[in-house]
Amino acid sequence: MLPNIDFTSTQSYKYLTDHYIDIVSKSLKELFETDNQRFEKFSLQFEDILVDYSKNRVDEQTLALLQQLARECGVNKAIEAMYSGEKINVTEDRPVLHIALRNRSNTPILVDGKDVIPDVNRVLDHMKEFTEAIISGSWTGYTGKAITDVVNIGIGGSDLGPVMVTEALKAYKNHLTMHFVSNVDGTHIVETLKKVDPETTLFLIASKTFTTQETMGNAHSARDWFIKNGGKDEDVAKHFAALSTNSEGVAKFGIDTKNMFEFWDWVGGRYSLWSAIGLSISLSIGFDNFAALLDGAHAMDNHFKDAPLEQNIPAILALIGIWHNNFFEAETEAILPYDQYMHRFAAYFQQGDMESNGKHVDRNGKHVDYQTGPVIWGEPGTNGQHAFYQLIHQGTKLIPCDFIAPAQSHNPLGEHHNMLLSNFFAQTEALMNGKSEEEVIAELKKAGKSDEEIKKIAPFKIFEGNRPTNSILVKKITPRTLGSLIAMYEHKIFVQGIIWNIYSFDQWGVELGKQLAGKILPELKDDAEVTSHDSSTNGLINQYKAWR
Ligand SMILES: O=P(O)(O)OC[C@H]1O[C@H](O)[C@@H](O)[C@@H](O)[C@@H]1O
Repeated sequence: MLPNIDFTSTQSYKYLTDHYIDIVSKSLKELFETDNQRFEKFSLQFEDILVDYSKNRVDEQTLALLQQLARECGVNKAIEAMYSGEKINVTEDRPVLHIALRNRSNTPILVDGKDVIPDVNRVLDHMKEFTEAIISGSWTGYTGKAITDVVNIGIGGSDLGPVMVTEALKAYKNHLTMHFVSNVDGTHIVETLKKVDPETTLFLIASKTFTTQETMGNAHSARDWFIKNGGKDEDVAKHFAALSTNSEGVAKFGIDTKNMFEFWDWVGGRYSLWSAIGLSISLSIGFDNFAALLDGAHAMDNHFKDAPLEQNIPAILALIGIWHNNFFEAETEAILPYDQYMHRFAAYFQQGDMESNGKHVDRNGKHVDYQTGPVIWGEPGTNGQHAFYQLIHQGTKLIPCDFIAPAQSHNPLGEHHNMLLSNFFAQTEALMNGKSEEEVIAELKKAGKSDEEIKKIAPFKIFEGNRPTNSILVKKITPRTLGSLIAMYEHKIFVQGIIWNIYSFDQWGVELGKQLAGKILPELKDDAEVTSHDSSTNGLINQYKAWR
C-alpha cells in the first residue's frame, strides 16, 4: 500500500512555509558569500556523475525540512512498495517494475507469487541472440542479403526512449542505420521508406498494447510497401519483429510470435526502454552496450533504494523540485544538456515527467488544491542560449534549470569542448549572481558612456540573478552513465508523485483524445456535411472536407 498523506497538512510543510519567508529574503549570492562550504555541503557524487545542487535557494534547514517532508509522506515506504512488486499502479491494478528489467543482481521480485526475473532474463537472452544475428549478418532478408537498416515503428514510450538513447549513444553505433517512425502523418513513413530497401530492412513494430492507432497505421503501411516492393507474405517473418505485451494482437497482424519480444503489463510505456522496447537500442550499439545501460540504471536503483534521504540523489532533486514548484510557484523546469548527442533528452522526459505527474486527482480521488507536475522543456546548450535564455535571465517567470554536461567529449576537436563547457559554467554562474546596478554602471563608465546615457540604458542591462540551477557533470556519456542518469530522473519523478499524493503510473489523460479521434474518423470517410459537434468542430471538419 502506498502512503496516503496530504503533504500540505504535514508538520514539515508548515515549517517550510515559514522557512520560505526567511529564504526569499536572501539571495543565492549571499548564501554563497556567507558559507564557503556550500559546494561541499550541497553536491553529491555517484560513480562518474557529480550532482551540484548548491546553486538553488536552499540552506541546510531547507533540506532538513524537505527531508522531513519526505519522511512524513512515507517516501521510504513507497520505495519499498515499488521494489517489492506491490500493485502501486492502483488505477490499472498493476505493479510498477521497470527496476526489475535492469535487476542485474537477479534478486527475485514476485508478482502474484511468481518471480519475474527468469522471464526478464529469457527475453534479454532472446534480444542478445537476435541482435548478434542481425549485426553479424547471419540473419538475412528474403533475398539472402544481410540487414542494413532498422525501422522502429512506435509512438510515445515505444519511440521516445529508443530515439533518445540511440542518439545519446551514437558514438557507440555500429553499421546498422536506424530509423524511427512515430507520427501517423503519412509523411513520416513515406519519407523513411524512400531511404530503405525492402531486401535489407528490418521493421520493429513497437507497441505495448499493439492497438495504438498511429503505430498500427504505420505498421500496416510498412507491410503493404514491403509486399508491393517484392516481398511475399511468407517473407514477412524475416523482416518484421514485434515488441509487445499483446501476443494475440501480434499474431493477428501476421508477425510470427517467434519474432515477438515480450514484456509485461507491469512496465509503463514511458519506462519501457529497458524492456524489449529497447531492441532498437541493442541493435544500434550492440547487446553488451545495452547491458551496460541496464547496469548503470541498476546501480542507480540500488543507490535510490539504499541511500539515506540526506544522500539520496533522486530524492534530493525531487525535493528541490517540490520547493520550487510548491513554494516558489515555478511552473516549468528546463532540462538543458550541453551535449549534442543528448538532444532528445528533454523531449524524452517531457513524456517521462508530464505523463507521470500531470495529474490533478489525488490518491483519494479528490481534486488537489496544490500544484503537481511541472511543464518540462529544454533544448541542448548552446542553442538554447541563443533562443530562450533571455527569458530565463530577465523574464518574469522563475525557471529552475538542470544543466547537464560531459567532461569528456566523444568528439574532441580543438577548443570546442572548452568553449561548450565555458558556456555551461558561465550560464549557471550568471543565473545565480546576475549583474547588479553598480556593476552595470561601472561597466558603462569604463566604456566611456555619459551619465545621461548610463541612466537611460542601465535598467535594461541589470540581471537580478537568483535563478536556481542544478549542475550535473558527467565524466563521459557512456551506456553506463546514461543508464544511471535516466534512472535518476525516473526516481525523481517517483518521489514527487508520492509527495503530491497522486498516481504517477497511469495515463488516463491521453485516452480522451484517442476516443474522440476514433469517433470522428468515420465522419471523415465521405463528403456529407457534419452537424453532430459544436459549431467550431463542425465548421473545421466541413472546411477540411471542402478543401481536401
Ligand atoms: O506502446 P503503445 O501501447 O503503442 O503506447 C504508446 C503510448 O500510448 C499513449 O500515448 C500512452 O499510453 C503512452 O504512455 C504510450 O507510451
